[in-house]
Formats: sequence, C-alpha cells, structure tokens
Amino acid sequence: MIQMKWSEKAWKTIEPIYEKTVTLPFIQELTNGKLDREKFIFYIQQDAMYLSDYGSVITGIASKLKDPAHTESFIRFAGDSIVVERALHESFIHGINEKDRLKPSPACLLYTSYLWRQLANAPIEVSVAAVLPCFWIYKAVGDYILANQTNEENPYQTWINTYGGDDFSRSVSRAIEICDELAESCTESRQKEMLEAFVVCSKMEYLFWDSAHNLEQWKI
Ligand SMILES: Cc1ncc(CN)c(N)n1
Repeated sequence: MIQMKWSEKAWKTIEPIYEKTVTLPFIQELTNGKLDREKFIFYIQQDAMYLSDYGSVITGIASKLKDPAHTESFIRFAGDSIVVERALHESFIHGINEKDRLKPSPACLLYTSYLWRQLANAPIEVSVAAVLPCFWIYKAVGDYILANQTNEENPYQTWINTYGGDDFSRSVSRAIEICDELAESCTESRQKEMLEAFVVCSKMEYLFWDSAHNLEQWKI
C-alpha cells in the first residue's frame, strides 16, 4: 500500500483553516487592492517584529538539525527572510514616522512565543513542522491572490508577487521536503506531534491577518 506523505496528510488536515483564511477580509481586500493602508501598515509593522523572532527561530532550528543539507537550507531560509522580506517591508514603511516604539500585538506575541517554545522544548522535527505554515500558507495565499486578482493597479502588488513568486516557491518545496524526510524517520506519535504544531501555526497565520484587519490592541 502506498503511504500518504506526512505533508499530504498535513495539508489535508489544515485545508479547512486555509479555506477560511482566504475568505478573511484582510486577504479579500489585499486581493482587490482595497485594503485600508492603515491596516496594511499595521500588518507590516507587526510582521517586522514577527520576522525578527522568526529569523532567530529558523537559525536555531538550523543549528539543531542533524543532516547538513537540512541545516544549509535553513540557514538559507533565514538569510532570505532577512534580505527579501525586510526589503519588502522597508519598501512599504520607508519614511513612516514612528513616534512610539511599537509593541507586538497579542496575536504577534502569541505566534512568536509559540515558535520559541517549540524551539526550546520540542523535538526538532516538531519545531520544523511548526514553521512550515510560514512557508506553505504564505505561498498558497500568494498563489490564491495572483489567481483571483482583477485590479491591475493593486498597491500591494510587490507583496503579492513576493509570496506568489518562483523564488519563494522553491523554498516552500524544500521546506515541505525536509518535513517529509524528518517525518519518515519518526515514530507515528512524533508525526502526530508534528501535525499538531503544523495545525496550531496554521491557525496562528489566520489570527495574524485577522488581528491586522482589526488593528488589534491589548485590552489592558
Ligand atoms: C506571520 C508571518 N508568517 C509567515 C511569513 C512568511 N515568511 C510572514 N512574513 N509573516
């Protein structure tokens, strides 16, 4: 019997979360280009804080991976995130005067704290599965927007092209491949832990966009 790859099972599991993600007002308005600039800038500023932690978590994962080819890929992912995503952010927030030092929103802090917790306490395969939605959901959303956009003058086009583009696509395929290779040498129960982390982080991606659309603030 042909066994389903871990990644196939994983995507099937989070498909309902992904389907809901693309119906979020943030994604729909990003698609038609009508997203309020204030909401997009809020997102970018939160994402800058997210990426700073994410880059460190990815580097930490690289240092813990046993297979040198996996380590090399994760080091590259960290570098890409710093170079490509930071430049993308800079293109949107350049010249914005920040009077107050920004603080991470509850959704941002929840997500980064979860990733750090996985890196600190979980087996390495589980940490890798936890960061996979950062790749896969962004790629799927980028592709969704490219396939559904009708407005040729979308002010967020560079963002869309970054995640719907071929360079990112290659990294995503590699991240999926690494997860499958790691899962192959895991017990079934460890594969379930990987799946759980993948599901939690897929929900975090949803919450992150939703929180940006709501300009989420701390209640206290
Ligand atoms: C919250 C979040 N998740 C994922 C990505 C894509 N690396 C991102 N920029 N921000």
